[in-house]
Amino acid sequence: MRVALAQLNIQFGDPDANYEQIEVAIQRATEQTVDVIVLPEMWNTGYALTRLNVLADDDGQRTLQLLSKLARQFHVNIVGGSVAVARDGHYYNEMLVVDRQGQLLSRYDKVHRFGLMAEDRYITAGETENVFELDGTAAMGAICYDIRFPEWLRKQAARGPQVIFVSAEWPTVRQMQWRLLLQARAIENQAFVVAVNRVGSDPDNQFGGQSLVIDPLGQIVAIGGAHAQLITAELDLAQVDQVRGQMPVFEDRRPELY
Ligand SMILES: O=C(O)CCC(=O)C(=O)O
Repeated sequence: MRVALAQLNIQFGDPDANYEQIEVAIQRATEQTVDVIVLPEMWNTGYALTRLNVLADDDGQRTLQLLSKLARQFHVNIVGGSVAVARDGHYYNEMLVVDRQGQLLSRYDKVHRFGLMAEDRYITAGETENVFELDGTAAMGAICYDIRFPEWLRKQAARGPQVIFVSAEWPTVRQMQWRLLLQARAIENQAFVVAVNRVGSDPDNQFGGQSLVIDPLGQIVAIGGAHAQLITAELDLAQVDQVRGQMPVFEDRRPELY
């Protein structure tokens, strides 16, 4: 599985500019042969949470239309990061995943709201898991702060995903934690982690990029810099079975005790 991580600078509170840059980034990514393109968190609005009433995507329709069109056109799977979505009078931080035919595979509302960035005041938390199949490979997705909750990722990883996709707006001040948490999630779940962070800044935070591809042993396969760029990597999925075969941690779990 060849993945492309679109590490971008998101324009604060400017959906039109962001939809345009996402389209360009996806087109550029497809100039190489890639199977999956992964986008960062809240890429349509950034954390302009106080203006979601005018900025959020109505039921995710604009996002879905764009991602489906591009997925079909370039015959590529897209893990659509997340966007601010308005639905039934609520706002969600939502990941949309589409396959090569442009079909919606999964819609996931971020479960853990990040209080330090006021999500608990503006965003409604999701309640459902995010496990899907890309070209026959089981995968799952998480959004930013979710990676601090290993039990949430583990619960889903126990259903078989070999790749964990993460979309984030992770501030530079906690960059080391970003890397260590993701390496731990890869090691404990014996899965590839493909994690995209944004770059640039908004009125409150700086974002340091360093998007990561990590193998099931926790080794870094690819890492981004602190500038906007496309990062590509090849995942050797056979490694997942190998690692799980050598050390069967999923079989050795004692869920009856915890
Ligand atoms: O957990 C963190 O340190 C960052 C989380 C975050 O920025 C987010 O969930 O948007």
